[in-house]
Amino acid sequence: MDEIAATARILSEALPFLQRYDDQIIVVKYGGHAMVDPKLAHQFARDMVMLKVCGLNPIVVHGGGPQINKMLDKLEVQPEFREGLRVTDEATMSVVEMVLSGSINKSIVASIQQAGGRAVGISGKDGNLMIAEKLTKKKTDPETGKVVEIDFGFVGEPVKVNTEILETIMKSDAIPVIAPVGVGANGETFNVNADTAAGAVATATRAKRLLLLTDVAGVLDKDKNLISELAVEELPNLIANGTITGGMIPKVESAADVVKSGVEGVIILDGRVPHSVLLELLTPHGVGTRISRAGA
Ligand SMILES: Nc1ncnc2c1ncn2[C@@H]1O[C@H](COP(=O)(O)OP(=O)(O)O)[C@@H](O)[C@H]1O
Ligand SMILES: CC(=O)N[C@@H](CCC(=O)OP(=O)(O)O)C(=O)O
Repeated sequence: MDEIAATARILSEALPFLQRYDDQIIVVKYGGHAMVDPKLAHQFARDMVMLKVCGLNPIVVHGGGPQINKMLDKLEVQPEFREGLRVTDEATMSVVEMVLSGSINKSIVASIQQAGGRAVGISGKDGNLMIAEKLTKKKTDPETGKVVEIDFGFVGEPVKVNTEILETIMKSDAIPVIAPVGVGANGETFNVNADTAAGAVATATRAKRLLLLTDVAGVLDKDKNLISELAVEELPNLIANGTITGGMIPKVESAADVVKSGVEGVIILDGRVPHSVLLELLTPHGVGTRISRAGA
């Protein structure tokens, strides 16, 4: 009896959260590491369907870094990363596009539909969704003190997101599932980091929340303890002193841009926790790092 009462209470307590998010857009970045476990992948798909049925508008932007690496390994190509981003030559770009827009995108679409929902898979090239330009990033060489430009090859940064295609998909009661491949002004194909792509989509759609699912508890400090609240202003220092490295760099940089654009809630959360999205959105139990502005 106690158990039944507890279940009823949990369901009832979701009401204010459901009211807060009614008809709002929630962008969920589904990381390549978080999608490796088939059971978690199934639960994730169910959670997306549940949000849609409850009147929220989830948009999924997925990654696939580990899956791209696996394919490159089969082709005996050594992956190269700088600042958490894949250096992408022409041959790597075709593998990236094949893996992201092909197998991964369609398998997420299939699992959402298996869970009883409707999903439409697109890449940033479809409907001119994500217009990108070649990424330019400068870095100070610690030895010489000189500022050097890093060449990432065909890595793009989103410069414009055309939301019409997303609106059409959402209006037809389907969940958009986006592969982070961008298109250049002259039709070139660009590899866009999935965190960056999710951030650009969240900003352009004026999302209520951006949830970045990953394979760690959230942003960890030097002693590997979870930082549950992190101000944008603290990020440059945490990157400079080596606390935040690798794939966490594009994640926090994207989170910071999105927070500055006015999206209220940007959370890096643990995709290994079953139903972490539901816990974050529909209960008072957050499971990750909230990125905010100092004093906000
Ligand atoms: N301060 C930090 N806190 C948490 N993770 C960190 C930190 N610095 C670097 N990382 C690394 O970032 C990884 C998450 O980024 P990434 O591998 O790109 O995951 P995803 O596929 O989910 O995008 C973690 O697994 C961890 O190895
Ligand atoms: C430029 C760049 O780094 N692109 C990423 C795109 C996929 C991605 O971001 O996947 P995760 O979210 O699983 O890391 C890549 O090629 O791996």
